[in-house]
Amino acid sequence: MSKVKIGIIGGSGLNKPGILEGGTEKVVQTPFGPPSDVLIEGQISGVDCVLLARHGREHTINPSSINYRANIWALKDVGCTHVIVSSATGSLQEDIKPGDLVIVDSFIDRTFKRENTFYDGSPNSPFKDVVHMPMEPAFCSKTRSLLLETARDLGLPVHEGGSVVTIEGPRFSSKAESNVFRLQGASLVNMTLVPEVCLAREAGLLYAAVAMATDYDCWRCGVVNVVEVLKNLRANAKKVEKLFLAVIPKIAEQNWDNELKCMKDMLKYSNQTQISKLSDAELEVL
Ligand SMILES: CSC[C@H]1O[C@H](OP(=O)(O)O)[C@H](O)[C@@H]1O
Ligand SMILES: Nc1ncnc2[nH]cnc12
Repeated sequence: MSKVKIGIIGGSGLNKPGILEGGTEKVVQTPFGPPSDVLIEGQISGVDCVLLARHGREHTINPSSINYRANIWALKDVGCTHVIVSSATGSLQEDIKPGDLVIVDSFIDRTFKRENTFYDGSPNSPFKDVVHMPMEPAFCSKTRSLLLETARDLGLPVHEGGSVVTIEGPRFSSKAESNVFRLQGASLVNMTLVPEVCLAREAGLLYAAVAMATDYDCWRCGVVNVVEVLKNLRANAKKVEKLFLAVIPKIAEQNWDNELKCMKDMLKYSNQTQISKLSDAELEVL
């Protein structure tokens, strides 16, 4: 049974190095440049964990400028098997109230200026192959189930699933955009889930996200503003913290060998450069 190590990416307002016992800072370099900040390695209930502030510890990096590739690479490089993340989101549905948590199950990508793959063939990329990864299920189902069960046990207001539209930002959506996302059936809107979730898949990491609704996007509330978002986050951040503290020992009790093997296989079956070289007979037995 593989030992787990859990990466935690703290989003807006949810970046508390204090949740780790014996936290030590580690500077990591990656082939894609530096991650958003130092990694903080430590333990939660005896389980190895690594904390990374998505926007930097002083919140100085905007969503488009986050080096998502470096962040995910760094967590993989220090041996993480799992990544659990928090994200502040606008609600697109009446029944998802500010303060509620959603264990996200899919996404709609409305970003347009981000590096979204390790396999880009660029001179500094260690990967030259062309890879087309599946994104269903986009998030690790078993980790999601544990998050959901734990949130319910803790009595937190939680929704079992929902899809997030990730916009490029840094501006919020217009009312027309917000209404289009609702017509598309999306539950939430944020600025950071993509390409983080996609890169985690390429890196073979078991990734799950807890979205915290901080506002009803402008379709309902008229104007979204950062003051309201942050007030809400401060009032509700404890919920995500409690959830992460409680779920981590549960994750560590499970055997993840199957899930980790599935991730490796998924990469193997997605590498068109390598698959193209196979004969018909080899392809048949793949
Ligand atoms: C302060 S609202 C905009 C900001 O909040 C979210 O950040 P994160 O996902 O890191 O919690 C959202 O995606 C935007 O980046
Ligand atoms: N309404 C909203 N739109 C985009 N990102 C957000 N993060 C928090 N609220 C948001």
